[in-house]
Amino acid sequence: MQTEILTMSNQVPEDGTLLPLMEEFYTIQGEGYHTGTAAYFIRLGGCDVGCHWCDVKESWDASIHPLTTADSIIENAKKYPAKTVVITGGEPLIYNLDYLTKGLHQAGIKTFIETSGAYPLSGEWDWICLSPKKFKAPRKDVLEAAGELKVIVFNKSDFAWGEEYAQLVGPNCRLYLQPEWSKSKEMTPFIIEYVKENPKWDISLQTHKFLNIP
Ligand SMILES: C[S@@+](CC[C@H](N)C(=O)[O-])C[C@H]1O[C@@H](n2cnc3c(N)ncnc32)[C@H](O)[C@@H]1O
Ligand SMILES: Nc1nc2[nH]cc(C(=O)O)c2c(=O)[nH]1
Ligand code: SF4
Ligand SMILES: [Mg+2]
Repeated sequence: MQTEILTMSNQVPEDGTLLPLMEEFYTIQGEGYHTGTAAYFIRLGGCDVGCHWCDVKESWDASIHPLTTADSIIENAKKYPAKTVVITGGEPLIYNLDYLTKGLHQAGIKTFIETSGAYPLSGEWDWICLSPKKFKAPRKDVLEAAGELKVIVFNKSDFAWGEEYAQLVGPNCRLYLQPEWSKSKEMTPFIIEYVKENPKWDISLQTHKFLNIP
């Protein structure tokens, strides 16, 4: 089959019409500004940022995820009542997302992205969630376009590290501190105190993990 041949040779065309799709699921946004809101999630495979605590390492190898037409992703997204998609990964900005996001907009669907910002910004976005990483720094174009900055707190030095990025985003960008899941018990009390002392920051929890939903 065409899809299998393309996957094995790992030929992702640059026009964004075919993308390595790991999974798609309809759920509730668990994190950040849109927490609690229904959305259709599109998870693209492929990431070389290498966060040691990444909660979706199965996404890293793009070649194991079938190349899928952007048209079929759009058709699937249209089936759900919430007219919002969250494109995540893996690192979705590895790919040219112009074709996919234009098509979603033509279908009346809002486009949100979860990104590390380590690759050039492509696509038309209604909301950009930037979660910067030490392992591969975010780019200026993504920092300037971000609607929310979501800093993952793995240890106490991440507060000062996050403040550096808070200086680099736009003036209206919302600021979130989210505990790294495995360190959550230890770090959440520090986040609570930090937010009380520095109320320009909000806390973000991975609420889908408490709700046992995808
Ligand atoms: C799996 S990543 C995919 C999108 C993109 N590569 C990124 O890192 O933003 C989705 C979100 O989950 C966050 N995340 C990943 N692993 C996590 C963990 N163990 N604890 C808390 N947040 C995590 C990331 O920082 C990001 O905001
Ligand atoms: N419910 C839910 N909310 C999320 N927000 C960001 C997620 C992601 O993995 O990008 C995610 C996810 O995997 N599930
Ligand atoms: S950038 Fe995102 S997908 Fe890639 S390793 Fe880090 S958390 Fe995981
Ligand atoms: Mg997740």
